[in-house]
Amino acid sequence: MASELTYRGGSVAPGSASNGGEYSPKSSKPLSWLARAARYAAAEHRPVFALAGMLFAAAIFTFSSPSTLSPSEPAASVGFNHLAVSGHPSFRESVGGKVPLGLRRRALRVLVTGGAGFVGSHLVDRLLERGDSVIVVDNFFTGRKGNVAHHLQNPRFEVIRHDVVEPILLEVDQIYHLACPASPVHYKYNPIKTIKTNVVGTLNMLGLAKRIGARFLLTSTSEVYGDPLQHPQVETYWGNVNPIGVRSCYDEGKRTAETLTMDYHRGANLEVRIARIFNTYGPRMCIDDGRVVSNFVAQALRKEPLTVYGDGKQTRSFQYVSDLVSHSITTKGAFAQTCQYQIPRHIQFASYECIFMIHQRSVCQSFLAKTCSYSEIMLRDEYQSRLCSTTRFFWFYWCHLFFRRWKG
Ligand SMILES: O=c1ccn([C@@H]2O[C@H](COP(=O)(O)OP(=O)(O)O[C@H]3OC[C@@H](O)[C@H](O)[C@H]3O)[C@@H](O)[C@H]2O)c(=O)[nH]1
Repeated sequence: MASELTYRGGSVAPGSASNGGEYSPKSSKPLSWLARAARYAAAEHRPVFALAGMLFAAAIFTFSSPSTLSPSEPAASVGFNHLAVSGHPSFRESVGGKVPLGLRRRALRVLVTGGAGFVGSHLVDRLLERGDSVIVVDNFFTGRKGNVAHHLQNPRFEVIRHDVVEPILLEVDQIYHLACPASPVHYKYNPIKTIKTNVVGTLNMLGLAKRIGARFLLTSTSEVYGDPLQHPQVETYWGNVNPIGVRSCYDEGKRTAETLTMDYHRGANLEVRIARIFNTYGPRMCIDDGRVVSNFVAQALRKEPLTVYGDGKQTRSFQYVSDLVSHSITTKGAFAQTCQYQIPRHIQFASYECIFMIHQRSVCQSFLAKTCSYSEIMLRDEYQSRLCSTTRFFWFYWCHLFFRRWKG
């Protein structure tokens, strides 16, 4: 009896059917169970049902994942100045590269320098929204705690008061390096500190990225083109920059930061991105930011005349902050900036008045009634940003013509 219970069918058992003895449920052929399993699986259209089930599950996972895009792919270049440079192939996997069908994207640990600032805080919102963990490093020169206060209870969020001019050691997968005052008023306030932040700060962050094998993104500026002789500027244009002017601490600082970034890419095989951000506006921009949009809105609120510097012939490409950040990380996993061709550069001086008019159209009733705060204006302005670029173009252009005619 004991021998019957322990018999596993490998060898010929005493008294088995093949041996001419009693019937045994175990087959005497070693792999006969495989044939039986195959017959069972093939019967009654089972493979078709199994395949359909797999496809259904894969579809559900794919569409329910917040982002299945590869952060290592270059950003969609929708007419913007974004230099995407792939690094060593091994980095691609290490920072959450291609996502197999049906699997959720691995949550990343991301360092955002300048993350309490105007653009940085919007980027932090989006990174947390997509499930990443974020560490903000900010010296709060132009950044404000209030910009990230709504995340303080989030366990995936941390903020460190630190100046990037001093080295720091953190373990992350990606570094978004935004730390630097961006408004001309702020960066001219202490030019030596500005260039130091751009050069030494970027060097420190690149060193960190190299040490921990993180992907690095430098937020550069349209100012690297200086007073451009080419409109619109393509990425390959080298610019026309004054090395000794009052804006050089920023222009040349960012140019050096770009050089360092590319040298780390070529010399240390670091995976890097460079985004040349144009004139961006939107919620959380300080009212005393000093840039033209906030200045005009502030003056409009105070019912003061708008101050136009110089001859007013300057042109700029304006970009709404959520457009910048959406394209930056949700399209193809890197910063993108789309303004340059969306709002054409050839709209001259009148565009300033047009900006005012756009605000006037949407919010001026509240301005006049004094019921509208500056942040409300910017929030309502979000509505404007949803207008498609073509509409915006015609709207700007119409304003331009209107003003020309009105002024005689
Ligand atoms: O009150 C104002 C402010 C500015 N301006 C003019 O408006 C134009 C735009 O000036 P802004 O101060 O908004 O800033 P800029 O476009 O020169 O640079 C800005 O955009 C690009 C970013 O990368 C830079 O970081 C940012 O400083 C300039 O020609 C300036 O002279 C006014 O006419 N009136």
